[in-house]
Amino acid sequence: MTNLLIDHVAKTYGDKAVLHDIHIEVPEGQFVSLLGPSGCGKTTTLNIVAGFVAADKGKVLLGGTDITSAAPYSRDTAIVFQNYALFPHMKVEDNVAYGLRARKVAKSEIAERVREILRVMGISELAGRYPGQLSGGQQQRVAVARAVVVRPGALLMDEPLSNLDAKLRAEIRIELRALQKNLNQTVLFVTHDQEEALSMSDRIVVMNGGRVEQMGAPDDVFKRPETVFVADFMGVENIFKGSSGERAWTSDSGLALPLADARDVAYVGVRPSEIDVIEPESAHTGDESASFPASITERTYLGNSVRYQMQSGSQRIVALVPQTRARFDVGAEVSARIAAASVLPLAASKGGAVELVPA
Ligand SMILES: Nc1ncnc2c1ncn2[C@@H]1O[C@H](COP(=O)(O)OP(=O)(O)OP(=O)(O)O)[C@@H](O)[C@H]1O
Repeated sequence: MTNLLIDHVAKTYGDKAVLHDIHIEVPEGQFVSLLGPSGCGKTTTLNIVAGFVAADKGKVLLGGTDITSAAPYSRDTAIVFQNYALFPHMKVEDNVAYGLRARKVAKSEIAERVREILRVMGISELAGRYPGQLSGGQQQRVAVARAVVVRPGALLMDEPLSNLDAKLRAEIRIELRALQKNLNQTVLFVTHDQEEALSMSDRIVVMNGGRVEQMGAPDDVFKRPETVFVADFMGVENIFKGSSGERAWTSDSGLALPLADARDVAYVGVRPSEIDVIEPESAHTGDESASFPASITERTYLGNSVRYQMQSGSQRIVALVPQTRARFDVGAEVSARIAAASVLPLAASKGGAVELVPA
């Protein structure tokens, strides 16, 4: 059964269309992320599900019930915001109990459920404190506890981890995902962070300019981006524009690339980590791979790896090489080798403009 259905929703502010025909299904017990850059319409979509914003077109169904026009408080949803939004004058235990009291749950059951969720979130000792006496990470755990304790049909989360430092963010990511699986909680999660979406989600919905660009399992979206926008957003830094010739795909800048699966596409992408930087004399071009003479214009040390920026004729190429194999310096004449299997055929994007690597 589909738990949450965003059914062909559209929204316009003034004369600006911010959502065009958004259609997303969140199956029961799944963690689905809306991923995209600032302004692509993630929060507006979430707010339409929560009932804070009215859709111009389309419907929202939760557990089969049409909630499109229901008041926010009467929807079976709970929301966690980036800024925690706890009630400052209430102790942690009262913050967490709030939704249960509003839903008229019996007093003894409230006490039991609050105690249990505080234990699960590892914050039992904070029950008697006020939000102002807590760290950011502790406040966000309380906000999650407050939302989850009511066992909402859909838990909505809008960039809940963005205010936390990197280490804590990584920690809470793992906790949140474990909790969600444990409770079989349906989640719609908003983020602009691809790593966050990849590490937590069952499915990712990549949005661009108010449209769904691609939807799929994390591995799918990462390994098989379908459009220039998704590829670019997923770290495929080398995007070439060109056309299919008789034997190979050729970029407008003159690079002839073998395509594993011959297709007539306008763009191809290659992840920097898939490009080998080798001595020119070991270069070899065949059906399996192609090598291009290039000179190194920039070398950036990144710890485990080195990022090389190279120029091959008029084409800029970026490669990421494990630190132990990065033996070239700026100015070196090298060969950039690209395997056919790592060349991703890409369609043009559906939504907003995309900046391409200059040819
Ligand atoms: N109340 C409003 N009035 C007018 N325009 C709005 C309103 N709310 C959002 N917008 C516009 O709608 C577009 C989508 O905004 P939205 O907040 O949904 O994007 P987002 O992907 O969540 O980005 P961010 O991560 O920056 O919040 C933006 O261009 C924004 O300026």
